[in-house]
Amino acid sequence: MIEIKGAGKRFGDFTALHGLDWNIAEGEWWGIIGPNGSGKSTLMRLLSGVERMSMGEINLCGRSIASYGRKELSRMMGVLQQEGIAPVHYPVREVLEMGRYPYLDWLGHDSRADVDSFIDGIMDKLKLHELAERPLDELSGGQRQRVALGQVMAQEPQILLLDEPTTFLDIHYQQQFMELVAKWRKETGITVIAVLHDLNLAALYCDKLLVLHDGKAVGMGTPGEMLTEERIRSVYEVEPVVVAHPGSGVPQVLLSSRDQTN
Ligand SMILES: Nc1ncnc2c1ncn2[C@@H]1O[C@H](COP(=O)(O)OP(=O)(O)OP(=O)(O)O)[C@@H](O)[C@H]1O
Repeated sequence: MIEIKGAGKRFGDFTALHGLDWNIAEGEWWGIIGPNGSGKSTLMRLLSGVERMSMGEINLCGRSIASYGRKELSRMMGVLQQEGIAPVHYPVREVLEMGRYPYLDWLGHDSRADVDSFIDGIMDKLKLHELAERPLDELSGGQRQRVALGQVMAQEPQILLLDEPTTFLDIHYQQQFMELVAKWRKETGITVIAVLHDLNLAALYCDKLLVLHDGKAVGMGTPGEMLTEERIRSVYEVEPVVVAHPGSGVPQVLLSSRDQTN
């Protein structure tokens, strides 16, 4: 579905992302992990087409990303940032309807005849009905992130890019957000690529992880293959303990305080 061949990015003399080769199959959920400044957001900006590559190419469904028009790319790909959407003074339902922009013709008609019931269905799934008339700028960060997910669902993309989507959420909303994405993927087969700082969430939800360090890919594989103590120690410069989750067996990363390790 996405084929990345030698794609990289330079800013002047500095290489933020060295030529990366990476293939993403339809329906996979990939996590991108790595320390601050390792090139994760740069890679996401290349994937979403907002930043031009300095080298290499990215193909979506067999075609260069550069050949997609803006609306066509928005029908193919939805992007959700860390802070969701700007806290504008629009009611929640209208914010969801804005996600339909790539499907409007020049007269503003939606290509879906059933758009109202389609938006209702998303409001149901995300339990947004009680917030429908509330303006976005009066909602909490967690509620706003749910609305942002609703807007990107209304967009009906085939690929979902998430850039640190849970950073500002408490553990309740973190889990709720990841479960909603997991359910959406199960229902539609959408391909998901998520930058995640939380290695334990990444292990719980992603099929595969790409590990970046200093702008280079230093590993690609399942969470079990990637989240080893040795790799985490060398990439993050911490002393981790990796244990198997008692329920699912996926790796979970523990840190120790200095006092405990002495
Ligand atoms: N527009 C730019 N001009 C110059 N350097 C940049 C620019 N954007 C990013 N960089 C540099 O590229 C490197 C990678 O940045 P990037 O934002 O991709 O890292 P990241 O892994 O997403 O970091 P974080 O986890 O802190 O968000 C950093 O050293 C950053 O300073």
